[in-house]
Amino acid sequence: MRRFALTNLRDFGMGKKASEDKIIEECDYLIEVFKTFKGEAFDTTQPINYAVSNMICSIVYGSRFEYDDPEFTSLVDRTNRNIQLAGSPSVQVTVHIFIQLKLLTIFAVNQKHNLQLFSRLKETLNPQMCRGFVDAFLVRKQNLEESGIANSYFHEHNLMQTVFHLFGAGTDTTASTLRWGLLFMAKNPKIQDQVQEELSREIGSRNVQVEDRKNLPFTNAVIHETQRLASILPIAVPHKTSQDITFQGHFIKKGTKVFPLLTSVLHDESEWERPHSFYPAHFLDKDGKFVKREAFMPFSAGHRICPGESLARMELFIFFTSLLQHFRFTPPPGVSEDELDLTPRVGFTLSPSPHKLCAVSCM
Ligand code: HEM
Repeated sequence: MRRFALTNLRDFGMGKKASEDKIIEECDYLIEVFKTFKGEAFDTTQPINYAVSNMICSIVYGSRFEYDDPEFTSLVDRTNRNIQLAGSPSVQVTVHIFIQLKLLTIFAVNQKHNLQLFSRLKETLNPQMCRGFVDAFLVRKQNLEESGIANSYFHEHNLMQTVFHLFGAGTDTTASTLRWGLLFMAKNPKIQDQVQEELSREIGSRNVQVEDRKNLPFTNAVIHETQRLASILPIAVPHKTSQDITFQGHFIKKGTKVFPLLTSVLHDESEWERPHSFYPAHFLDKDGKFVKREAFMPFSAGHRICPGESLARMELFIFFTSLLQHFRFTPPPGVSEDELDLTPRVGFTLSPSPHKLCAVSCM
């Protein structure tokens, strides 16, 4: 399923020009929403979740949705509620029965909704022209059935699970990182100045493209530093050792469950000059050129590294730069930069605590 998902993520544009264009188009919708607040403080969560979810919708279903489409907004809101609930301390520690029931209810409603979407796609399925991941899955399923292969992995349950995983893994992660980025900008106005100076010098008012990244070392460093400091997935997904192994002097038996602690690397005091501060210079050399760092691994590493990395990196770069081209982000009136709270909200991912920001138009 992972291999099939990876191939199709690539086929439906991930990391390619097509998805770049889709992200740029989605930015325009997001910017319009930000403008409607006319510089007044608002919570950025919903519009950012909708914009990022639409990228997964394009890949999975083959089309985006309008932000006022109740079918879409309820799907996104439920998915994000699920991610918050699933990682909440009460579920993790006490297996709180009320939250478990709530999770099951949300899951069932999302499942029903997806079944409706799948059946609409089935009715108009054209094997010669797959619109997205679901089409490709259905065509493969059909082909296997026609050639008499039973018991394959390509059945309805796996389709549903994979779609859930793509939404679950591909929405809240990227959206939370973007919100951290805007919060760090409001908290560090001098760094925001430097990003905006670089953007106006190198790009001006035209749309930012992925190939501009090489000319925007400071902005690129700010995005990397956002991912490093926010460390939104402090504990990556659990794995199991496939053989006996000795790691850093510790013997780990085959079949042991292992939780990689990504934060232990992203905040490692022996790797980073200022591990607990927002310090973009971690990714810059003395001449201001961007430098890669070995200990930067927010997407994990190895065979199970995040398959959405290139899409996520493209989204973070284009959404972040486009928003900063158009808006100056500041704390709400009466709140100082120091008072902006950086305590994360604990869920399956670490997202910023609920807060409001002003997006003051600067273009
Ligand atoms: C800033 C954004 C993102 C971050 C920080 C992130 C990080 C991660 C991490 C740490 C893992 C666990 C890797 C491991 O098991 O060792 C993971 C897995 C995964 N991610 Fe992402 N991810 C992001 C965005 C995305 C996007 C956009 C997609 C979808 C296209 C995606 C799809 C997945 C999937 C399907 C898995 C499970 C892979 C497997 O178990 O083999 N992620 N991600």
